[in-house]
Amino acid sequence: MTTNQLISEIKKKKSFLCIGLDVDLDKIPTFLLDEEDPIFAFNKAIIDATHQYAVAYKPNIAFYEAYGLKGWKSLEQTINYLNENYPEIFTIADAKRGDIGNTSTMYAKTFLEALDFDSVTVAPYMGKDSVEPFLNFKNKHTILLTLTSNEGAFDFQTKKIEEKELYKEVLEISKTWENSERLMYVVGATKAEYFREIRKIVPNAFLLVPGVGAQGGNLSEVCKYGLSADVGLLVNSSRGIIYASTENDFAEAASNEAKCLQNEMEAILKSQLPDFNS
Ligand SMILES: O=c1ccn([C@@H]2O[C@H](COP(=O)(O)O)[C@@H](O)[C@H]2O)c(=O)[nH]1
Repeated sequence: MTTNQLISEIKKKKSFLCIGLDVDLDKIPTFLLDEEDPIFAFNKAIIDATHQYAVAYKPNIAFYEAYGLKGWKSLEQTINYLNENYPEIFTIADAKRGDIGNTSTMYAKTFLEALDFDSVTVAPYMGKDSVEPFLNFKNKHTILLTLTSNEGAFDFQTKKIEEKELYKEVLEISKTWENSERLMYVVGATKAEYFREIRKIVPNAFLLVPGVGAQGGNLSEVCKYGLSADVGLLVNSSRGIIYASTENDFAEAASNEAKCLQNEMEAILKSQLPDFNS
């Protein structure tokens, strides 16, 4: 998917909501466990109930790998379902990969070619040659971990190297790479006070923002400085939506939760970017 297609979808739905599909078999309604593929059955019900409010879905790969081959099959079923039924929706493999070049090429092929996600999250720690293989894929996106939502982000990411914080180096250096227009960046919603600085370096890039909901991040604080002229944000909530209820009404509860966030986003767009939807 191109960035312009993503922006059109945001415009159409008045939403920049990304829903995280982090499925834990211990948390889904027990009646689904009788299904042949309970993870896919859960995801399908969540997607069907929430797609009108969301522009992106983000399965975190750990939640699939944890179930071995069955988990990988559920992941494949989920991405195929999204691509076949909701091709206008942006998909993110939250895999946090990155390795020496030839290995990164294989990771890139796994998520962007074999599974056909629109994007994949990548750790920048190993540098340019570890990220480049992901950037070779046309109309696909590489989402670099920049300033993560967890407390441990302060261990390295905000530390100064020759006067500049590491997360700023990630932004500035990656901007110079070939095909850098295919880059997006992960910035945690719990780090709202950093968005102003981040937008000075990447005014137009898309930021994937996890951490609202269960981690306590605040949507309006993120949007205060996080919005770009074309919105430029994909705000993710996983547990807050998909486990809004763990009873039989789970899909309806997820839909209500997603609708609430979409309503909030619509109001923010109206007040902060009045020209965006006109
Ligand atoms: O900095 C980061 C990077 C990734 N994540 C992932 O996003 C979701 C958040 O889930 P919630 O249930 O909404 O807290 C999850 O998959 C994380 O691994 C992140 O939280 N922070």
